[in-house]
Amino acid sequence: MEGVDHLASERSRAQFDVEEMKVVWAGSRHALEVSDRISRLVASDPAFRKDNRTSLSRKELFKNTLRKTAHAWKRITELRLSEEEASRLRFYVDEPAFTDLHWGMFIPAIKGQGTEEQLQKWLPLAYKMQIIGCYAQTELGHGSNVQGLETTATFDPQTDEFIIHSPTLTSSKWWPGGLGKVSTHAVIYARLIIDGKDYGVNGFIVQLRSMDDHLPLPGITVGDIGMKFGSGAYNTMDNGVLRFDHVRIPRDQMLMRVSQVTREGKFVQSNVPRQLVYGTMVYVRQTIVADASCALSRAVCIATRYSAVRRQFGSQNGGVETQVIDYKTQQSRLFPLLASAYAFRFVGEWLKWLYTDVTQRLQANDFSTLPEAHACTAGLKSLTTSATADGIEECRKLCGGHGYLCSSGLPELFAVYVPACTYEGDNIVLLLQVARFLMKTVSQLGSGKKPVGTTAYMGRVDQLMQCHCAVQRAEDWLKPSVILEAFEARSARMSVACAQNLTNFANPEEGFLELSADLTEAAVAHCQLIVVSKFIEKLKQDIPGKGVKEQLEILCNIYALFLLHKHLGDFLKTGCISPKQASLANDQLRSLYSQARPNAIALVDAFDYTDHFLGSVLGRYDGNVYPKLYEEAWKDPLNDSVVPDGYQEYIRPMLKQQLRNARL
Ligand SMILES: CC/C=C\C/C=C\C/C=C\C/C=C\C/C=C\C/C=C\CCC(=O)SCCNC(=O)CCNC(=O)[C@H](O)C(C)(C)COP(=O)(O)OP(=O)(O)OC[C@H]1O[C@@H](n2cnc3c(N)ncnc32)[C@H](O)[C@@H]1OP(=O)(O)O
Ligand SMILES: Cc1cc2nc3c(=O)[nH]c(=O)nc-3n(C[C@H](O)[C@H](O)[C@H](O)COP(=O)(O)OP(=O)(O)OC[C@H]3O[C@@H](n4cnc5c(N)ncnc54)[C@H](O)[C@@H]3O)c2cc1C
Repeated sequence: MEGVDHLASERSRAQFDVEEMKVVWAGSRHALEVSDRISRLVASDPAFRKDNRTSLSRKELFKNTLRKTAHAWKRITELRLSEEEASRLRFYVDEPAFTDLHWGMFIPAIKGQGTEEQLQKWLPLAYKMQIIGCYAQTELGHGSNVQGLETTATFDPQTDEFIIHSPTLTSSKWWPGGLGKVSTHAVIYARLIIDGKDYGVNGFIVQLRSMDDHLPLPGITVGDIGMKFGSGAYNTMDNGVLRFDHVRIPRDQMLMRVSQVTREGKFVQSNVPRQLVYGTMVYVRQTIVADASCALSRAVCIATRYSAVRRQFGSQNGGVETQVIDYKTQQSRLFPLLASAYAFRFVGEWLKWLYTDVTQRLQANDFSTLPEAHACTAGLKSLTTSATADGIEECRKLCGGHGYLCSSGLPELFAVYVPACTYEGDNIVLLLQVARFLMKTVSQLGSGKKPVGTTAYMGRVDQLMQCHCAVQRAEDWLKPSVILEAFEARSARMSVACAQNLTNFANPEEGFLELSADLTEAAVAHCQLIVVSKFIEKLKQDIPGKGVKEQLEILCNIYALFLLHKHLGDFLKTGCISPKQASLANDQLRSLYSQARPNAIALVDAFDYTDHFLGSVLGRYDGNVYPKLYEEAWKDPLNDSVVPDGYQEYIRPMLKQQLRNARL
């Protein structure tokens, strides 16, 4: 039934103002207006059609992406879209492309690591897309270990140039998105060598392809690294391989904000910390956290709407069957993911603030908050991407068999999303960075140095090591102070236990390696505390709209108590709560699921996603799932003919053979 809203009765049950919740989700009324307008612009433009991606060959897929990016750029310039609008447009086009790396990493790398003159020279070209750039750091042999990169940039004082060279096979740049077939330029990371001395890894701008005919410049070998996980999915991206054979670039193409090489070949370290060479990664990790809430909310929107449409069992006297969303098991799998999507949204907002703050401080030569910014971006990137990748897969299962169909949108979403657990830092490697930061914090507690920011709670370590959870009734778990104390105590106790265990090793580095699994668990506990505490902080703000704050409180409590339930071992082992209190938390969680149930559809409507963006028959706004699912099946190229291609060659002879055998 076209035009009928099959989810209307669900929507009428909502106990809050959905339009106001949309504002909270978008971040502001202005952000909602921009997002809403641009998403509809993209959805109504046939050039941005994406429902045929999974049936295209790699070459068709890639060319299709080139066409879309060119069309997107045309619309951006024709409509004179602002930077914010243009970035929303790329987001809603929803197709990984070289432009992600151009805008997301190449430009930020120049901005963060270039001098004033370098910004003036390169940024106007990049902003007008007169050059297209990528971020070439990872090599065949080294990704996580950036200090282990092998590409060299040797200064030649005779010509005032650097000679960029790939000395080994393993030094080949490997993975950079946009490198394979498109980029004209790259920021590459290479070891700086002057007079035979190695000054470590630095960034350099290198032209790769001719601006006339796009052919690689002399000394450069470049290509695509091949098909990746999932049909369609990330294969729209030309992740590339790159080798240099003594390629010369002018000296002023070394990014020189952090360190400089003079005309005489003298290495000068400026007063900014060397770690700023890693600054682009901090920036991108922060954007990836914000993106996690988008990907998770998208999967949750599909699974929630479909769970309200889908009915199985429970029919009494020929009446309707039960909506699967009414099963407690479905709620206990789905609602924590819904709550996580909101939690990641708010922690992403906060992280953006933290990043802006640290950037302003760096400009004023205040480097004091850089270690915390690194730990927070690394840890939250790890936590949110792992939870989102798992969450998308859980949403697929929540949709039963139909979730496995590409028309559900979930397989492609998963395939595109899952590398987020690896790119921009492997999630375990990043947790180990957080653990280092925590161990440092604990070791300094005795020295009188007061921990600040997200580790401020460690300053109350004596109290947190001894406190007893005050919960006596299930409702006590609704108090933010109770939740916070339990999460702070768990995190502090896990970190302190690791720090104490480390003292058993004569060599601290050896101890760190031996205890690394425990250390990552302590890091997860700390990061979960950050997410919970930022959600609680958000609720202290003035949030207008009927029932909006109440719904967010329910979601915040679901998020926290779900984590407590999932990591019960930590809470019990560290003695933060008793088994009885754990069981009360579980009772409270069940009650919270019942409170969320009537609002579930409205809570996913608040994401304000168009059907085009969702790209899912199961997640349609109108809930008209079955006719569309049926219709979609017939569009498959296999159904172009009734009798399949190959029948004469393979099926018929086999059937005939069976017939002959039967007659014998
Ligand atoms: C594509 C569209 C579809 C979907 C995309 C979805 C979402 C994306 C949305 C938006 C993003 C926009 C654009 C991007 C698009 C897509 C992303 C695609 C690709 C991603 C590209 C990449 O992957 S680029 C390569 C990334 N590589 C890594 O992350 C490497 C990881 N390794 C490291 O970071 C480091 O080597 C290390 C930290 C693990 C170890 O370094 P090192 O050996 O030097 O470290 P130490 O441990 O000895 O540390 C020394 C001290 O330095 C401190 N430190 C380390 N790192 C930093 C940092 N970044 N900032 C500040 N300080 C740092 C460390 O703490 C130590 O300090 P001490 O005080 O203890 O000495
Ligand atoms: C889709 C995609 C896009 C990418 N885009 C880019 C790009 O544009 N530019 C770019 O430069 N790079 C890019 N990369 C590369 C990416 O950044 C690296 O793959 C990533 O940083 C992980 O490094 P690795 O591959 O060396 O993993 P490895 O470090 O080899 O990881 C292998 C395993 O070893 C474990 N491990 C490694 N070190 C440790 C340790 N110290 N302790 C414990 N365990 C450890 C890891 O947890 C993992 O399980 C991309 C990668 C992908 C998948």
